[in-house]
Amino acid sequence: MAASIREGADAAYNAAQNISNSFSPEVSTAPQLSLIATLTNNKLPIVLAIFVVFVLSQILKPNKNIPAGAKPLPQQLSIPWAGRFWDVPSEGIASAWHFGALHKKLGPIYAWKVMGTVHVWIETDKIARDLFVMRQRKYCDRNELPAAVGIREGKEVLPLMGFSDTFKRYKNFMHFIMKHSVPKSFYGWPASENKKTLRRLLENPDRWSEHLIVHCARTIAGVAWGDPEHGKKLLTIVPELLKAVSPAGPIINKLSFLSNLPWQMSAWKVSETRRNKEMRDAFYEALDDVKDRFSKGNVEECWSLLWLTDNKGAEAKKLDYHEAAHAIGSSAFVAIATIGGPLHAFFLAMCEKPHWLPILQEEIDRVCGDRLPVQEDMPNMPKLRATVKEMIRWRQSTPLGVPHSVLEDDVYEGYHIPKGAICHANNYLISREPKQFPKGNEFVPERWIDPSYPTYKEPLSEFPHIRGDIAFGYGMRACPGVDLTNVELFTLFGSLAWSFDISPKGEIPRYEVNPYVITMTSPFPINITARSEEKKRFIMDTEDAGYWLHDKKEPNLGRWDAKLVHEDDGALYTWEGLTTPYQARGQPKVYPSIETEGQDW
Ligand code: HEM
Repeated sequence: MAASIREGADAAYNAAQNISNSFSPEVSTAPQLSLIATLTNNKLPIVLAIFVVFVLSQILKPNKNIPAGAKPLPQQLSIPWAGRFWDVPSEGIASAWHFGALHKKLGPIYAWKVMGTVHVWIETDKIARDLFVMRQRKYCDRNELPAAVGIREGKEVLPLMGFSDTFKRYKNFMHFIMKHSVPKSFYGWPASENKKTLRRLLENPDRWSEHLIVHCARTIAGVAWGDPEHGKKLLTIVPELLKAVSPAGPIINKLSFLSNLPWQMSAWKVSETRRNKEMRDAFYEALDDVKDRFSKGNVEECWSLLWLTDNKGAEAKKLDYHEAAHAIGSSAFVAIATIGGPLHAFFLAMCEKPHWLPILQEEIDRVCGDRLPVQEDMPNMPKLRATVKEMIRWRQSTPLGVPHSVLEDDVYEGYHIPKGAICHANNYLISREPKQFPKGNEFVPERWIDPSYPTYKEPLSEFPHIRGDIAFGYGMRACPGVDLTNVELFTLFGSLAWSFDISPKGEIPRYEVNPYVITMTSPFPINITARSEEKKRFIMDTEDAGYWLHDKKEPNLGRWDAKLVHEDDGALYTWEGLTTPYQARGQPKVYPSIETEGQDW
C-alpha cells in the first residue's frame, strides 16, 4: 500500500515537473540579462570566485536562529540563496500543481529559500487556519515586491500594504463601507449593469470576454464613485500593477538582488514611478468628481460619498483625502480581475458540463419568471448559489492565495518558522482535497446540494454560500470583498442563464489562463444565443448598453480611453495581455490526477 502511494505521488511529481518544464516565462528578460552580462563580462573569473565562496558559505553556515528544542522545516533542496525559481511555472494552476508535487516529497508544510528569503508552502486548510487565523497577529504582514517599489510601506494599495496603523485604518474603513452597501444591494449597480452587459453580449457575442471585463469595471466604479465612467481609469491602471506584482512580471521579481541597481538603471523603478502617478491621478480625479457633484447636490450614493459625508462613520474620519482616494480606489481595482476570473470560468463550465445549464434555467424560470434574478432571490435559489460556490472552488482567481509574511519567529508543531518568512497557502489544492472534494478537478455544482457529497449542508435556503470560503483567504488579511462578489456573481450568472443558451464552437481549453497572480480563463470561441424572441426583446430594451471599446483608428482618444481599444484591426481587446484568447498549441495541458488512492493532501 505504502509503495503504491509513493508510486502515485512520484507519478504526480514527475508529471508536474514535466508540466513546469514545458512552461516558459512570457515576459522578455533580454534587456535585464544583457545588462548583467555587460557588468560581469570583463571580470568573470572574479565574479565566479566570489559566487563560489558565497555559495559555500551559505551551505556551511549553521542556522543559529532556531530556538532550543525546535527543528527546521523540511526543506526543498535547491541552490543556496538562489533557489530554483526557474522551475516554477508562471500560470497559477500550473504552479499550484508544481508546489503540490513537492508536498508529496516533503509533507504538508515545507520551506524553500529563494534569493535569501524563506518561503513556506502550506497544503492543508488546518495548517493555514492554525497559522493565519489562530496566530493571525504573527502572520498578517505582506512581503516586499521587488518590482512594485514601495508598495509594502506605502499608503496606496490596501491588499499589498504591510501590517501597520495605516493598514488597520484602511481595512476598518473598507469593512465600514461594505457594511453600508450590502443591505442596499450595492446601490443597485450590479443589477443595472447586468442588463447592459446582456445587451452587449447579445449584440456581439464573440467579444464576450471584453464585455465581462467592462462589466466588472463599470459595476465597481458605480459602487465606488457613483459613476461607471470612472471604471475606464481602473482598466487603464490595473494591468500594469498586476504585472508588476506577479512573478511572471519584470525579471526583478525573480532576481530580487537587482533591486540594488541605481534608479537610472532600473527600468521597473522608472515605470513604477509613472504607474504610481497615473494611479494617483485616477483616484484623485474620481474622488474630486464626487466632491464636485456633491457640492452641486447631484451625487448618488456611493463609497466616496460615505467618506465625504461621514455618515455616522467614525472610520471615515480617520482617513485624509489622499488616504480615502487610495483606500477606495485600490479596493475598487481589486474587484475587476478577481470577479472577472469566475465570470470567464462560467462560460468554460457551461461548455464543459452542458447538463448543468438546463438545470439552472429550470430553477431560474421557476423562481423569477419573466424577470432577472436579484439579490433578494438568494434564499430560494440553491442551484444558482451552488453554481457560484463551485465556480469559486473550481477556478480560483488566486490559486496560491496572497502570501502572508511572518512578523515574529514562531514554532509550529516543533518546526521553526522564521520572522520574515513568506507563507503561501495553496488554496487551489486545499480546495481539491480528495476526501472532501471527490472529482476535485471537475466542475460539480451538485456537491453542494446533493446529500451524497461530503460538502452538502442544510438548510438549503442558507447553504451553500461563499462567506468564509477559503478562496477569500484567512484571518486578519482575509478578503473584505466577499459580499460584493456574491451579489455580482449570483445576479450575473443568473442573468446569463436566464437569457442565453451557451455552447462551445470547437475545442474547449480546460486549463488555459493568463500567467499573472490573479488568473483568468483565456477566452475561447463560443455560441451565445437568446433563449427566446421574448427574452431578446427584454434584453434589447435598455437605453445605454455601456459601450466602451474603441477602434485604434479613432482619433483623439482621451487619457482614460486611449487603452480601451481593440488590439488590431478589430481583433479582441485583450486588456494588455490579461485576457489573451486561447490558441490551440498542440498538446492540451493535463494535470496529475488528485484521485490517487490513499493520497494524503
Ligand atoms: C472572486 C472574487 C475574489 C477573490 C477570490 C478574492 C480573493 C482574495 C484573497 C485570497 C485575498 C487575500 C487574503 C489573505 O491574504 O489571506 C484578498 C484580499 C483582498 N481583497 Fe479580495 N477577492 C475577491 C474579490 C474582491 C472584491 C470584489 C474586492 C473589493 C471590492 C476585494 C478586495 C480585497 C481587498 C481590499 C483585499 C486585501 C485585504 C487585506 O490585505 O487585508 N476582493 N482577496
